[in-house]
Amino acid sequence: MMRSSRFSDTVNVFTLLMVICFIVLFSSSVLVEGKIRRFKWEVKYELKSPDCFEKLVITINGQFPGPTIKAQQGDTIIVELKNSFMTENVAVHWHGIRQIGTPWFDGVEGVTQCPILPGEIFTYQFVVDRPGTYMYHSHYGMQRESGLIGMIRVSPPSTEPEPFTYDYDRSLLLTDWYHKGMSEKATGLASIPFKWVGEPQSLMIQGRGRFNCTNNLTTPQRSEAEVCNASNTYRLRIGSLTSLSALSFQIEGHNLTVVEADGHYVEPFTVRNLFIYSGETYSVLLKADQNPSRNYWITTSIVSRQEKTSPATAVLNYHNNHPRQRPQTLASSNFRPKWNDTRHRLAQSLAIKAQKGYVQAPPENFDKVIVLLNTQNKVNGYMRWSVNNHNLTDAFDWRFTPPESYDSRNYDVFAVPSNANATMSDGIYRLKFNSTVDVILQNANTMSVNNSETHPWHLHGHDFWVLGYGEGKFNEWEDPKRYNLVDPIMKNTVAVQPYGWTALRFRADNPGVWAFHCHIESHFFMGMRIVFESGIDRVANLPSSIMGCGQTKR
Ligand SMILES: O=C1O[C@H]([C@@H](O)CO)C(O)=C1O
Repeated sequence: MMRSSRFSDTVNVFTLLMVICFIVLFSSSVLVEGKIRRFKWEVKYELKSPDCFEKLVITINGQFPGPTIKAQQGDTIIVELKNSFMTENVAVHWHGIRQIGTPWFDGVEGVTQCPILPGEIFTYQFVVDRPGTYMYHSHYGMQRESGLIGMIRVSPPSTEPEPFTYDYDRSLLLTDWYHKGMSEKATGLASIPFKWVGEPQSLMIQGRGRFNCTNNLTTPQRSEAEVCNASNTYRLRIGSLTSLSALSFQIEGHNLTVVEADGHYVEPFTVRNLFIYSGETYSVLLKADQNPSRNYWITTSIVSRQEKTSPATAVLNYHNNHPRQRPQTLASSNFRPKWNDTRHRLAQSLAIKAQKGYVQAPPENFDKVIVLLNTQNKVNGYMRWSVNNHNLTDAFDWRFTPPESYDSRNYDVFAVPSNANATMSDGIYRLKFNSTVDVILQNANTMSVNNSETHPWHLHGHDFWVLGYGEGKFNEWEDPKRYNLVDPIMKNTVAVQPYGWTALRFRADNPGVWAFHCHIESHFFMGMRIVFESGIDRVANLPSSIMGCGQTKR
């Protein structure tokens, strides 16, 4: 009896172990549905001349821009990142990836992680849960503009075709480029007297630009040629990670059909030029349907600020022509809209509608409205940008809760602020988990008379519906009647136009702390940012790697 009962105990324990193993294996295969894609990145500075002017450029494994991450929906991306800078910290944000279940890998230094110190290795791990075009970039100080940038391309499962077809898939990352390093620019912004960064020296397409360096001994770079075959259709995934500039992208003699914005399919619509703000991505279809015996200019030009920088140029090279064959026309004669034609830009934003059957409609009701007034101000004499008169600083001893709305009756959005002094705060807005929140971005006059600027706002961890845009001061009674609640597009970045307002709605359904900020590097640095917190009680088991830096980690 004893023997047999011991035997059956052993069998039972064995069976139990097998069951546990099966459950563990099964549940891990449920958790990790897609492939695991591992990357080892070494991030460092190298002397490079991407527009013919030599300066320190950030490379990933020697590449600038960094490698494109290609994955399929449901895949797990693991990036083991080594900081090989000699003196600088780093943190990398996966722009447009919602980080569901991994809010600690959102990569915002000071919000979701301690920075990665020189010599350290940090491993990011997250799931790309939706198809679309996304980007990655540094989120440490103003480091993004030194070149730590790249694109992420997520394809849908093979059983779920996209609502459009194309023969080839290409990525084009657009940037602007400064010759001064980030420390010099950041120091100027944080000084009295204030020293503005000014306009960029060049614009770049895929990390190549042109600058008139006749006095420079380095060899001028040629712009990249995009090769195409006549009568084929190309999907161009266009992303902008400019530091400052809003851009217009155009290809001589060709129309572009917009089909995707920030990872969401849109009802196809055709444009002559695509307006794109920093932090946005679009997919456009390009049909190579023009005379194939010549090449065509691809250009980007500055809009919304006075155009002081020459357009970036690349060449659309029809197959069989030499890629170096310049189009007979002048690049500068390629169509480009007037820099201050705000109406034209707004018209494109209004033309974007969600693709039927692909994008969820917004909830009809909301739980809360937060009106965020964007102003340029001063704090203790320093020039800053504020939200509801509060300025987010990295000094974590500030614990003032910012107000959820500004006093709209007494604020003149068309005038220089009458009281320019802003307060510092930690910028945290606490949202009830799963509540529906409307955010109104209200633009205003800067510290200069008759001047208001464009600000592209980017939300981490969520997508929002863009409900509407308007000119002047938002009217809380009248303007919501004009919201598009039928087919608004979902995005993660949206612009608020000079003297205008933009209304968006999102559901606070992703537990964590999420940055919401102007995607202009210097405005972010000058405090134009807040943080939304919701459901942090649901965030468990923080990985120790995000806590503490250097010695404090141990
Ligand atoms: O933050 C900024 O400062 C300058 C200007 O307002 C003051 O020099 C500018 O154009 C900004 O966007």
